[in-house]
Amino acid sequence: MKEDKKQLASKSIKPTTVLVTGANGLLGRTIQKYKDDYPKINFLFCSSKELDITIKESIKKNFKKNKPDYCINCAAYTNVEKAEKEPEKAFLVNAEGAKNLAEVCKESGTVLIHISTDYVFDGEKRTPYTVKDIPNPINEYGKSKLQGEKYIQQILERYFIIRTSWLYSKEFEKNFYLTILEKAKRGEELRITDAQIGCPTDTENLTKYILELINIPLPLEGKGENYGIHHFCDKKQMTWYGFAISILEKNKIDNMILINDNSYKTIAKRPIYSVLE
Ligand SMILES: NC(=O)C1=CN([C@@H]2O[C@H](COP(=O)(O)OP(=O)(O)OC[C@H]3O[C@@H](n4cnc5c(N)ncnc54)[C@H](OP(=O)(O)O)[C@@H]3O)[C@@H](O)[C@H]2O)C=CC1
Ligand SMILES: Cc1cn([C@H]2C[C@H](O)[C@@H](COP(=O)(O)OP(=O)(O)O[C@H]3O[C@@H](C)C(=O)[C@@H](O)[C@H]3O)O2)c(=O)[nH]c1=O
Repeated sequence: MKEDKKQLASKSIKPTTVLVTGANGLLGRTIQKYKDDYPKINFLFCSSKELDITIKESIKKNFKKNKPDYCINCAAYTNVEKAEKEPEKAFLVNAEGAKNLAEVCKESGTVLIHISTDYVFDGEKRTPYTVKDIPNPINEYGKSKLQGEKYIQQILERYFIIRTSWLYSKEFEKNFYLTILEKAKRGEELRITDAQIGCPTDTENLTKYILELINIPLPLEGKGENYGIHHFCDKKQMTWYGFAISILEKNKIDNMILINDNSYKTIAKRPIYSVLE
C-alpha cells in the first residue's frame, strides 16, 4: 500500500516539495491529473495569476514561503504564430521568465526542471537531433525558448532542460489532437500539411518521465550525471498529416475529407524535420 503524506509526516520524513508554474496549461493540467500517484511529493500548483514568472519579486516571495525542492516550469508563451508579431512578449516569458526562475532557484537551492522544444532546431538534419547538436531556431518562439535555455545554463548547475515535441493531450485543450476531433465533429474538411516531420508526444508520457526524474535521488552539490539537457518525445515519427490520419483512425472516424495540403496559411517558419533522439 502507498504511504500517504500523513503517514510520512508521522515518521517525520519530509515530503519533496515540487512547485509547478503555468499549472493551468496543457502540461500543467496533465501533471495535476497524476499528483495522487506520487504521495511522497507535496505539489504546489501555481497558475499564471498566482505566480507570474516575469515578476522576479513574486517568485522570490513564493519560494521564501514554500521552499520548493524542485520547480517544474510549465509556464511559457507557446503561440508560435503570434510570437512572430509580438516577439518581445515571447521573449519576456520564455527567456526573461526562465532567467528569473533560474536566479531564484539558485538562491533557494531549488532544482529547476524546465521544458523546452524541438523548435530550437532549424530542421536541416535528416537524422534525430541529439543533445549535442547545435540549436539554430528559425522562428521567434524557438529563439525565445533557446535564450531561456542559455540563461538557465549560465546561472544554474542543478537543472534539467527537457526538450520535447508536438505535445498533445486527449483530454486537455488546446492542442492538435483535440482540434482535429473538433473539426471532424463539425464536419469540416481537413486540410493538413505534410511539410514537417516530428514526434507527437502525449503529455501523459512526458509527465511520467518528469515525475520519475524527481524520484531518482540526486547529488546535493555540483553537476550530477543526470543534470543538463535531455530530449524526451514519443517514439513514432510522422507528419502532421500522418498524425491527423492516426487520430481519425483511433477514434474510428471514417467519413471525413482529409486532404494533404501544404497551403495552410502560417506566418512562422517551422523546422521541416525536428525528431529528437
Ligand atoms: N505545446 C507543445 O506542442 C509543446 C510545448 N513545449 C513546451 O512545454 C511547456 C508546456 O507547454 P504547454 O503546456 O503546451 O503550454 P500551454 O500554452 O498550454 O501552457 C502554458 C501556461 O503558461 C502560462 N503562462 C504564460 N505566461 C506566464 C507567465 N508570465 N507566468 C506564469 N505562467 C504563464 C499560461 O497561462 P495563461 O494561459 O494564463 O497565459 C499557460 O497556462 C512550454 O515550455 C512549452 O514551450 C515543448 C514542445 C511542444
Ligand atoms: C489546425 C491545422 C494545422 N495545420 C498545420 C499548422 C502547423 O504546421 C501544424 C500543427 O499546428 P499547430 O498550430 O499545432 O503547430 P505548432 O504551433 O507549430 O506546434 C508547435 O507548438 C510549439 C509550442 C512547440 O513547441 C512545437 O513542438 C510544436 O508542437 O499543422 C494544418 O496544416 N491544418 C490545420 O487545419
